[in-house]
This record gives sequence, structure tokens and C-alpha cells, in this order.
Amino acid sequence: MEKDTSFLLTGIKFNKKRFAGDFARFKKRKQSNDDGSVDDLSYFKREDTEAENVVVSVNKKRKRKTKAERVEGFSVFKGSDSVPVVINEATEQEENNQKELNRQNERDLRLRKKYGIHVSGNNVPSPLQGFAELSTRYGCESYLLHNLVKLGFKEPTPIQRQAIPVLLSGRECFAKAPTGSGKTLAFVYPMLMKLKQPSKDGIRAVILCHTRELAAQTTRECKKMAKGNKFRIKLMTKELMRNTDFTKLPCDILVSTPRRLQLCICKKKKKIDLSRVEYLVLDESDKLFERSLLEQTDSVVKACSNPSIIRSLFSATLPDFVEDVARTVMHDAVRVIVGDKNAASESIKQKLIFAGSEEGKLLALRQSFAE
Ligand SMILES: Nc1ncnc2c1ncn2[C@@H]1O[C@H](COP(=O)(O)OP(=O)(O)OP(=O)(O)O)[C@@H](O)[C@H]1O
Repeated sequence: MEKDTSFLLTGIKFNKKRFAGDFARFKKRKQSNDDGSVDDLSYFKREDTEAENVVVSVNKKRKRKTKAERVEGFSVFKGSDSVPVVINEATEQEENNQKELNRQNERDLRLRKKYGIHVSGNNVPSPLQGFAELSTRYGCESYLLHNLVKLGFKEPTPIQRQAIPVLLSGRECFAKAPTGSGKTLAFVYPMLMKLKQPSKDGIRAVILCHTRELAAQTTRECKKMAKGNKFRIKLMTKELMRNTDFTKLPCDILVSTPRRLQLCICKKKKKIDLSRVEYLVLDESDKLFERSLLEQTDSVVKACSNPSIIRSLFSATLPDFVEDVARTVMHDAVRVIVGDKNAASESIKQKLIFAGSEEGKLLALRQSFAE
């Protein structure tokens, strides 16, 4: 027993003679080890390679540390060391993401400044650099891009740059931009992109306009932009109101004035169902919220009862009371303003003349018209 203990403490004294056969075999094996050609270590080698792969993106300092640890050769520690490396990698990834986000925010700010776009709201999507991004960022179908080319539109207008990404990201929106700045395309394109294909599920989008003329014009624009797809785009005419069984009307997008649509909502029979509407646009919304149209506009907004509806307000001016009323029904809306809020369009020339009196005012006006 004692002998056994000393054997453990002092190590092995190998009797070369007695174990000559084994010794010869052992020696052979040792030589092979020295050559470095033995397969036994291949498992660790493989592990080393894996460890190297893990640290590839980590900085050099950390890489050296891992190598030093590897020299000690304790695979069990190597294994546990890979945990902090992974955690560091995750932190580094987060840092990189944050840096990229900051860079993106700077790019967005620059672009907005360049085009006079002002936004407010949470996480406002980046403005479009060009129409090509409709395809790269949002997978826009080729027929829509083709229509842009046919219409001769090369670059998005400022309101289109910002309002389109907002609506495509499923956000509700207040948009204010001067007359003639391309607001129609800004709300029609995202609508067509989101609706994707015609469907028999009833009316899926409504565009409300304050006059019949504007409704007719918007319908024409909408049809031009949708060319190449079989969307059923209908204008609410007097005839349609009188003779249509709205329960059977094949229609994807309906354009109407609030008054006409309200009458169809209130019909006793064959009335219109707006409960599946996914997109509601109030064009020239400041006019739709005027006293004469407010009640009718309100009944249309209420009839569009789909909880996941996306509502948007487009207008050349955005009075505070319109925004206040609209905010009571809209969720997490983004406000997009091109130019100054409620300022006249830049294309309108303004001049201040000191007239002195009422008479002087008339004189100044006459003179101005004569110029
Ligand atoms: N990206 C674009 N590039 C060139 N022209 C465009 C672009 N987008 C729209 N337009 C054209 O600009 C004109 C004005 O557009 P639109 O009627 O949509 O303006 P709007 O802002 O809705 O004006 P309003 O306030 O009078 O309704 C139209 O003739 C339209 O075809």
C-alpha cells in the first residue's frame, strides 16, 4: 500500500527491460507526435479553427489573447472563454447598429433639409432618395415604375419623398404641401402598392375630395397611375348613386365627395359598406373639415370602421383645428410639412406695399394690377 502511494507521488519508474515491447511501441508513437503528423490532435485542431472563426471580427488585441490561451491547451477553458467573446461580439454588433442608425439619421436630416421637409412623430421613416428606392426598399411592382417613366416623372417631389415611405410603413399621416406639388401621387402610389391586386372583398380604399371636379380629376390620375393592373377605380357619380346595388359593386378604390358618399351610407337598401376599407385619404382636408362638410366627412370617417385602417390627410394648409380634430381618431400619426406650416407656396410672389389709408390701398391695388 505504502509502495503504491510513493509510486503515485514520485512518478513512474519505467522498467525498460521488463516492458521492452511496450516501450518500443511507445517510442514509435512519440516520434510520430514530434512530426506533428498524428491524427489524435486533429479534434483540438478543429476546435482551434472554430475558435479562430469566432474571433475573426473581434479586434486584434482580443485575437492575441485567445491565441495565448490556446497555447495552454486546456480545451475546457477554451470552451468557456468563447462565451465572453460571443457577448462582446453581440455588444459590438449593437454598437455597429447604433452607429449605422446615427449615420442614417444624419443622411435623413440632410435630405429633409435639402428639400424643405419638416416631420414630427415617432420613428419617421427615411425619405426617398429617388423613385428607384420604391423598388429596392419596398419591392414596388414593375408596372408602377413603368407608369412613372411613362408619365415622365424622374424625381419624386419633396412631399412624395417623405409621405410615400410614411404610408408604406403603415403609418397614418398629416401631409401639407403647396398646391401643385404632387400630393395626388404621394397618396395614390402607396395605396396601389399596398393593395397589390384587385380583390372581390369589397371597397378597400376611399379617397374623399371636397368638390366633384377634384374627385373626377383624382380618379383620372389614379387610373393613369394604376395602368397595367386591373384595379376597379370608381368615381361616385350621380348615376352610380341612383342605380347601383352597392352590395354587388365591384370596386377596389372609390373616389367621392363626402356628401355623395354619406347619402350612400345612409341608404335604406343596397347601401354601401365601408367596413373593409383599408386606406382612407382626405384630400384637401382643410376644406373637408370646414363647417359645411364636417358632418358628412365625419360620417364617412365613422363608416370606415376597419380597426387596422390607415388614414391620411393631404392639404395645402393645415390649420391647427383640423389637426386637433383628426388626432382624436388617428393613431401614432406622422406629420409631414413641406415649406412652412400654413405659409403661401413659394411659387406665389408676395410684396408688401405701404398704402397709408383705405384710399391709398385702392390706388396701390390698381397700380399693381396695371403692372
Ligand atoms: N414627381 C413628379 N415629377 C413631375 N411632375 C409631377 C410629379 N408628381 C406629380 N407631378 C405632376 O404635377 C402636377 C401637380 O400634381 P398634383 O395635382 O398631384 O398636385 P397637388 O399637390 O395635388 O395639387 P392640388 O393641391 O392642386 O391638389 C400634375 O400635373 C402631376 O402630374
